[in-house]
Parts: sequence; C-alpha cells; structure tokens
Amino acid sequence: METQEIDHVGVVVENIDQAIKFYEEKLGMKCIYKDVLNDRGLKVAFMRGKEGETAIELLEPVNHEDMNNTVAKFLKTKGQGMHHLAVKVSDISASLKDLENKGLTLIDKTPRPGAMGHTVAFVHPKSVMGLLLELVQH
Ligand SMILES: C[C@@H](C(=O)O)C(=O)SCCNC(=O)CCNC(=O)[C@H](O)C(C)(C)COP(=O)(O)OP(=O)(O)OC[C@H]1O[C@@H](n2cnc3c(N)ncnc32)[C@H](O)[C@@H]1OP(=O)(O)O
Repeated sequence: METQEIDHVGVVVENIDQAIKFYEEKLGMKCIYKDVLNDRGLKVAFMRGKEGETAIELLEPVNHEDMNNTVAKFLKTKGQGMHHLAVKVSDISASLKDLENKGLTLIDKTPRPGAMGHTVAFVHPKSVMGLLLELVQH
C-alpha cells in the first residue's frame, strides 16, 4: 500500500469539551468538527493547526463504564493520551488486502464508516510494532 499522508492522531481524553478548550486556548488549534458517534459510543472532535491538514482526533467514550467500548477500556487501563495513528490511503480495500498479504493482523477485514463521513479500518497494534494503525479513505 502507499500512504498519502498522516491523516490524524487519535487522542483519548476524559472530557472532550475541556479538551477542546485546552487545545484551543493553550495550543492555538481550531475545532473543525465535533460529533457523537452513537453506534460507536464515542464523542469525537477534530482539531487542526492554522496551516496543516493533519488533525488531532479527540475521543471520549459516551459511557466511561462500558468496558466493551475500546476507548472506555483504554481510558480505564492506560489513562488519557495517544491512542492511534491514522494514515490516508486512496484505496482502503486494496491497502487492507496488501497488509494482510504482508502478514499484518487486521481488526477490520472490511472497511467501515468512520468520523467525518470517511471510510476507516484498523490494524492490530501487535502487528504494527505497538502502534494501533487506522487506514482512512476520504
Ligand atoms: C471514529 C473512528 C474514526 O477515526 O473515524 C475512530 O477513531 S474509532 C477509535 C476507537 N476504535 C478503535 O480503537 C477500534 C480498533 N481498536 C480495537 O479494536 C481495540 O482497541 C484493540 C486494539 C484490538 C485492543 O482491544 P483489546 O480489548 O484487545 O484491548 P486490551 O486492553 O486487551 O489490549 C490488548 C493488547 O493491545 C494493546 N493495546 C490496546 N490498545 C492499544 C492502543 N491503542 N495502542 C497500542 N496498543 C494497544 C494492549 O496494551 C495489550 O497489549 P499487551 O497484551 O502487551 O498488554
């Protein structure tokens, strides 16, 4: 597969509204998108700098006690912080097939809808040197 660019870095936070305020006031970033993904049990917000295209995706679980929610589980066990790296690709299905052929472990065998109307799929951190990798196709 070919990575087009780093799309975003996922960061898990305790309180998304406080986090947005922090990124705006302390780091001078702008919130370009905010949503609640009810099917995923997640509140998400995308933050961007003045010139860059690469975003920070803030993630807060809707229900912090739901240990079936991977983000709630992450928050409980590891605390706030970096969660995943998302790279943009032009053909996500072909990229998944390529990674599988190269021996990487796919979490999502087929792409699914993600935030901002994009299509996404995750690759297991155990097969990416400890990094939870997300493929994104716009
Ligand atoms: C909206 C959408 C979008 O962008 O559009 C999103 O962002 S959704 C963002 C949220 N969705 C996702 O993250 C979906 C993909 N993620 C997953 O399916 C899960 O989080 C897994 C990565 C499979 C981990 O789940 P699991 O229940 O197995 O967790 P676990 O706590 O038992 O962890 C198993 C092993 O993986 C490691 N591990 C867990 N989460 C990790 C992470 N974020 N980065 C790196 N390593 C991680 C643990 O330390 C552990 O290693 P040891 O065994 O060495 O202790």
